[in-house]
Amino acid sequence: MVLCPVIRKLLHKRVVLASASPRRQEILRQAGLRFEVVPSRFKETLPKASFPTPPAYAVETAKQKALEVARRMHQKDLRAPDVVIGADTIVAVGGLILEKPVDKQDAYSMLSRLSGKEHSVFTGVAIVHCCSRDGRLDTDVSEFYEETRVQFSELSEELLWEYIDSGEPMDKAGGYGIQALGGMLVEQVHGDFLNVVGFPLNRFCKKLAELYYPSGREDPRPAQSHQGRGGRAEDGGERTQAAGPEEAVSNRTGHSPPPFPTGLLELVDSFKASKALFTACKLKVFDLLKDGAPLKAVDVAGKLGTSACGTGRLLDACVALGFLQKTDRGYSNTETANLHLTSDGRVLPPTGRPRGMSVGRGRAGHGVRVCLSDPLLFQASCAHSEETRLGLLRAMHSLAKLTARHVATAFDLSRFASACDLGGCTGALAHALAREYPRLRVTVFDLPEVLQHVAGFQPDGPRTEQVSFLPGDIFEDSLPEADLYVVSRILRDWPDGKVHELLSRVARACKPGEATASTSLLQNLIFV
Ligand SMILES: Cc1cn([C@H]2C[C@H](O)[C@@H](COP(=O)(O)OP(=O)(O)OP(=O)(O)O)O2)c(=O)[nH]c1=O
Repeated sequence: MVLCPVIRKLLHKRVVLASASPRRQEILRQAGLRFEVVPSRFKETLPKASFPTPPAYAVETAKQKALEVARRMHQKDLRAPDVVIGADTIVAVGGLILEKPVDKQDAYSMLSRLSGKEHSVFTGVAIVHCCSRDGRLDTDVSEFYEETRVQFSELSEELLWEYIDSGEPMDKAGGYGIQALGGMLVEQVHGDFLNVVGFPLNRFCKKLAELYYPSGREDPRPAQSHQGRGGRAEDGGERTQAAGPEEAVSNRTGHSPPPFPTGLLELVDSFKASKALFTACKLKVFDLLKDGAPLKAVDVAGKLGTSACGTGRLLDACVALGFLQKTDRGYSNTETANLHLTSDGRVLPPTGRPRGMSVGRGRAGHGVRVCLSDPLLFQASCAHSEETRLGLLRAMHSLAKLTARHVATAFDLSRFASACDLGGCTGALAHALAREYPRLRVTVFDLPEVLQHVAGFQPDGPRTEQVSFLPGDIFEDSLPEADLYVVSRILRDWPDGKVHELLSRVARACKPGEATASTSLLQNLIFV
């Protein structure tokens, strides 16, 4: 989900985060940004005394980190990314700049300096827009910093050493991590908490809005001039632009550019992202990396029998999508991948491409009729092996389990004594309803060929006698009696005539005062 609309402006660009900081990666990933991680090799040794203020030092370091990555990538591929983001977090106390401690003694002297006092945490951020033309790199740097003031408690010697011995201070500016054990040392925070953790997300979004929506216009074209931008002309053919990322293009041609097809590009990108995800699932990448030590691309390729180069690209795409994480030791699953993308919990159908787009509507002619929970998917799978069909049911079950509680609690259904989940498949929603409404009896009504697999699917929580399964066809058999009919996810794939027929059957089965609840994954509607 992307709450900050301006983040969308970066979705069709190749964005690189020039930082090894797991905190920065997490913050930006949570914000919905898609990016590759290329840690900067810039040595953080700028002469501090030559900067007028501590934040000026942080901003310059952030800029140099990002530029180093832009240049390296440009030299390697002769194609720089579109945007490189660099950041640097420092702690400043009494005019002194504290970075990461070099050893325990250094951590001790930093923390004792902070004890009982207020200090400032500055994060400098540089957003570098790049453009490679004729083998030359053009860069356009936007930069800013954010300050957060942090008040420490008085820290006893014993507490200090205990904290240092935890190992937490060593990779953090000022020798503490406010987001973990270090939070216990902190009395008050004035300002953006995420800025202390390493990335001022709020200011970053505002800066992007400044760049991409000048004067508050909801227009992707950037402003004619930007505050805090610029940069030096670089040697080796690098040129920094005074113009904005896309404005640079319009200035070159002398014409105003046509409206940017953001929506179209987002669709194209989403397709690529889905392809990468489905391919990784099909190759069982997430199974391979589940709970094990991280693996390098070449080792993953060896185990999967795939090419090292292609595998590396696929794994990097999965990193950018937030399903894998990459460190010096190799690739490993993120929590999302462990939970939802391995074979046992997978929320995707077991095919190499999204199903349900290229198959026709109506009933299958293979002796197996439609699956009421997702007719097109199950229908398409009928032509395939038992294993494929089970894989589909597994995917539908996992998805239904994810959403079941939300669906069950979206309406107050406490006045009903009985419900019938038409096309209720493995009963995931039925069990959630039973859990939320202890006096509700739920009948799952679905095709026999679906229900024969139910025993193999464990609901969230214990099975309950409140839930029963009844085989039948919603178009031909009489519907079981119930106060409430749930037609979750079965209406959307039918032609209008079929939907009408189905709803008429349900309406005829309803007694006065009954209700039909219809839900889909994304929206909940209730027809009474
Ligand atoms: C003060 C503070 C800092 N930090 C972290 C944020 C940064 O990761 C780190 C400061 O070091 P930085 O040099 O800013 O960043 P880094 O070395 O982790 O990553 P890179 O240089 O590759 O971008 O300290 C916390 O996680 N919590 C805190 O409370």
